Amino acid sequence: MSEVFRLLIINPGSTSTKIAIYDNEKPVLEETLRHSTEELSKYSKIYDQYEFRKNIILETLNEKGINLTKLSAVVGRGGLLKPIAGGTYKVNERMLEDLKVGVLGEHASNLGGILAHEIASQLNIPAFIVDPVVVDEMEEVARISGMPELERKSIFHALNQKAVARRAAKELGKAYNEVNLIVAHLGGGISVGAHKNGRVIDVNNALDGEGPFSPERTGGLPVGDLVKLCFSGKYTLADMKKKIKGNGGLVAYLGTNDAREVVKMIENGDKKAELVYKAMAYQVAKEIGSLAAVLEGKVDGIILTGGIAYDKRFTKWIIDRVSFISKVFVYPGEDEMIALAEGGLRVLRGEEEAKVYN
Ligand SMILES: Nc1ncnc2c1ncn2[C@@H]1O[C@H](COP(=O)(O)OP(=O)(O)OP(=O)(O)O)[C@@H](O)[C@H]1O
Ligand SMILES: CCCC(=O)O
Repeated sequence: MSEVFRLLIINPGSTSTKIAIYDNEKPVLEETLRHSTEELSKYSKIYDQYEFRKNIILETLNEKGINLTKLSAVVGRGGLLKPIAGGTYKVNERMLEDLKVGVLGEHASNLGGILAHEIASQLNIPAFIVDPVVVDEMEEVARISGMPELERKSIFHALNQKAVARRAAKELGKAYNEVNLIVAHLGGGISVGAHKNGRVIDVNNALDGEGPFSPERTGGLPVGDLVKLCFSGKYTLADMKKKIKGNGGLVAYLGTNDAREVVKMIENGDKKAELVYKAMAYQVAKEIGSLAAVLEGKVDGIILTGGIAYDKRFTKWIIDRVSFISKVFVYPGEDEMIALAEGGLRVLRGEEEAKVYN
């Protein structure tokens, strides 16, 4: 019989920490620990939340009767590190430093590696992160923005995009590195990536004003008008950043980041809500079309995933525009917890070597 590895998975999000215990690929515990705005607003930096989240995780595991000494490894969602290739990375000192200072910025997933390390080091077992948001496999040509000072960056939902891409490849009867896919993650942020033979060769920076607008982010903007707004004297740098990320997209037009609320508005006859929501689908379809050109038309499948992919009306608007390109797979929600477990297992089983962050 093959060995059973028991893994603790930690996925910190902006309003929750998802934890799970896996025995190999089988989940034996899954919990979403929600954190209220009040609880989190006490901390000025993401790193300051570390002790608070660690205690809740350990208390929950204790309440559920989980014996930590039986764990083989702890796997966390990785954060805004320096750009790296996809895969599983062993948490090391350099990574911890970069996660603590937020070398590329603040993101809840910065806590993933830190929490995994803290718990694993007490138990003398390894800590890993898998496919962090900074996975960078972009081709050189995709990095050129048009302004030499501003290089395009790869920041996206790498973990879920790669997980669902592997799932679609399996459905197509092929390995991930044998197919070309376009993946659109439709969450609070939206990222659309071109996966060519297992590498994401182009993708919009989902955190910082590229690609389609999303429930709370603007995506790409008319740049001349944006510059005028920045110098209008009406806004500070912090105001403008918040307008782009947090208060952009559906929030700016309709006052909510919850697509389900928008669906209700539309059902109540709100024409503006319908136009804005349709525009978001239109922009996603347009991004998919541009990545079909990146893949020179050789597209084995298009995948729609993330929370908004639960909404059939929204996915239909996209499918109507892109189904001429390739078959469309709809995988609502996200596969992040199992993707983290699988990344850890590949290393523990010796199928893949853990990569080193430096
Ligand atoms: N059944 C549904 N119909 C329409 N929208 C939905 C449905 N379920 C969730 N959503 C929407 O999905 C969005 C959140 O998606 P998701 O949970 O993937 O995002 P997140 O994890 O908060 O952020 P991100 O995916 O960017 O990391 C919200 O706008 C939510 O309203
Ligand atoms: C860009 C990666 C994840 C997010 O939307 O916050």
